[in-house]
Amino acid sequence: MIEARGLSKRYGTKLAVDDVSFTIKPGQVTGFLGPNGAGKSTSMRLMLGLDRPTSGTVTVNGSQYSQLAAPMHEVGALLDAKGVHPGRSARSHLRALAATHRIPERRVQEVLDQTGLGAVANKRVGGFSLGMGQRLGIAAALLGDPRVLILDEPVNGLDPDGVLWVRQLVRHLASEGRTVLLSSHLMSEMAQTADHVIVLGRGKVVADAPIAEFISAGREVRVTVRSPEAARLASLLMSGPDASAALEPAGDEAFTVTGLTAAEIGGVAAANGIVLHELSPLAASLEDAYLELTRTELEYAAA
Ligand SMILES: Nc1ncnc2c1ncn2[C@@H]1O[C@H](COP(=O)(O)OP(=O)(O)OP(=O)(O)O)[C@@H](O)[C@H]1O
Repeated sequence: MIEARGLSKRYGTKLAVDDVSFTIKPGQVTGFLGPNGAGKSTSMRLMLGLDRPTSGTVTVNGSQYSQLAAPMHEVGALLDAKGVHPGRSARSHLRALAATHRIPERRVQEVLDQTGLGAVANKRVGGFSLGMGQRLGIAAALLGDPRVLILDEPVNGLDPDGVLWVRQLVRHLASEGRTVLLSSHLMSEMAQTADHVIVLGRGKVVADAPIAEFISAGREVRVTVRSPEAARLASLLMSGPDASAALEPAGDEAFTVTGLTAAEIGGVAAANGIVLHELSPLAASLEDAYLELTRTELEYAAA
C-alpha cells in the first residue's frame, strides 16, 4: 500500500507536485499516467525518500521510506535503468546489492532466472542492450522480494517480447497480492496491464479510478451497422420510439449509431426482416479517454 496525503514538492518557483492525495492498493496494478512534466517521477522519488516533500506525507506500507527498517524488503523500484557500473557483471551488481541489504545470496540466482538474465549473468553490464538493462533494473527491484513495486517506464525501449514479459510479470506480482505502481506513456500497453489508473496533470490528480470506469466515464458506446438495406434500417431506427438515437454515415451501406445498443438495433433489424452484415459496438479506448481528459486539462490551463 502506498498512501499520499496532501503531498507537495516545489523546485524553486515550480510546483512539481501540488497537494496530491491518493491510495495505491495491494493486489492490483496501478497505472500512473500524465503528460511530460506532470509530476509522476517526482511523486515516485518522494515515495522512495529520494526527495523530501515540501509539505504533506507519503508512506509505503504505513511508514515513510526513511523509517523502513529493511527498505529493499518493503519496496523495490526501477527509476533509471542506467545507474549501474558498466564494468560490472549483472551477477556482481546484484550480489553487491544483496550483501549491503542482508539479502541471502541465493536470491541473486532466483531474480536472474526470473528476469531471463541467467545466460548473460556474468557478462559486463556495459555491453547490455537497452532491454537487458531494463531487465537488470527489474531484477534489482525484485531482489528483496518486496511487497511494493514502483516501476517508472519499465517498458521503455523494450521490443514486443520484452513488453509482453513485463506485462505478464507485473500481472503475476499483483496476483500475489503485491502493490504495483507503473508509469508509462504507452496507452495500449497500459490498457492491457493496469487495473486502476491515476492520472496527474500539472502536479494535480485529475483522475483516480478503475480503468474500465475511467475509459467509459461519460462516453457513449458507438455501434457500427452494415446492411445491404442500410437506408431502410436507418430510417426505421430514426423513427423508433427512442428519439435519442443519432446516426452518421460510415461508407458503403454502413453507418454508426449512438444512443442505441447493438441489441436494440439487432431487434429492429430482425423485426423488419433486414439482413445485417455487421453489428459491432466500438468500445472507447484508454487512449481516447486519456487524450480527452488531458485536452480539457490543457484548455483549462490555457484559459
Ligand atoms: N530536480 C528538479 N529541479 C527542478 N525542477 C524539477 C526537478 N525535477 C523535476 N522538476 C520539474 O518538475 C516537473 C515535474 O517533473 P516530473 O519529472 O516529475 O514529471 P513526469 O510526469 O515524470 O514527466 P515525464 O513523463 O516527462 O517523465 C517538471 O516541470 C520538471 O521540470
